[in-house]
Amino acid sequence: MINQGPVITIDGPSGAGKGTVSQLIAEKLGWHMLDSGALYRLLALAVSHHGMSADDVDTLKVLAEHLDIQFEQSDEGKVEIILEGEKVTQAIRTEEVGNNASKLAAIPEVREGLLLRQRAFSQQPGLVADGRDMGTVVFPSAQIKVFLTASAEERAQRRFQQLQQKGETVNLEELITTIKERDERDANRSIAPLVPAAGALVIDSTDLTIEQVVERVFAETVKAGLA
Ligand SMILES: Nc1ncnc2c1ncn2[C@@H]1O[C@H](COP(=O)(O)OP(=O)(O)OP(=O)(O)O)[C@@H](O)[C@H]1O
Ligand SMILES: Nc1ccn([C@@H]2O[C@H](COP(=O)(O)O)[C@@H](O)[C@H]2O)c(=O)n1
Repeated sequence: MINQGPVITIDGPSGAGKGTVSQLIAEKLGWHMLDSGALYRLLALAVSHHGMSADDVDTLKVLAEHLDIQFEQSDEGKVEIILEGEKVTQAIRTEEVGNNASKLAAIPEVREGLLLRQRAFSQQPGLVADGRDMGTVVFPSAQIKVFLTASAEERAQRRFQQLQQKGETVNLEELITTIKERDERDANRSIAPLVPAAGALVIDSTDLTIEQVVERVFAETVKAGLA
């Protein structure tokens, strides 16, 4: 069997800092990274581009399995995301696409369709995977599992600042409401609900800086002999 290398999973609710921390840990270790939420967002965007119905679950599964997605390294060292030939790096980051992704993510056929694509990211020298079910479903044998969380108010505040910096007009109260709705949907769906994996290191980042969270996760990789 091919040795695909070690995996660190970082799961948690929206805005907890999973993507930021995963990227920093992957850079420190020189490992690959999987932003699994981006796959759900890309599917949501494709569904809307094609005017598809979310009720047609068999077609959704086929689309999830075969969706034309590329992650390209730009000259500035950033990752550009290409969907069916179109650059959508920014377009998939809106709250609307996130909410649509969360609705599609509750459909079992969609999750089945994306499962093997996510596992294919596991390659040498290692993978840092972030999402909701990385440690519970996609990489149950991961060497290190982290569940990163923060209060809904703190996560909404972080998202508020992030969107403001991009020049978007946002309302903090609305953000708190949508974040709570998304948490509720992600945690209570019947398939792959958002829960800490057994044995996961739970980190509440409400009062921690990004650097403090990275330090804690990195300490685990040292303890596990991976760094
Ligand atoms: N500990 C922290 N303290 C302050 N700001 C943070 C912290 N962690 C992350 N952030 C900021 O919060 C915002 C959201 O972080 P990030 O996108 O990494 O979250 P996420 O969990 O990946 O969200 P999503 O699941 O919606 O993609 C970013 O602007 C990031 O810089
Ligand atoms: N492993 C995952 C990753 C994401 N989702 C769903 O997609 C939505 C968008 O994800 P972001 O991390 O980019 O915000 C999210 O709300 C989840 O519903 C998932 O189910 N499983």
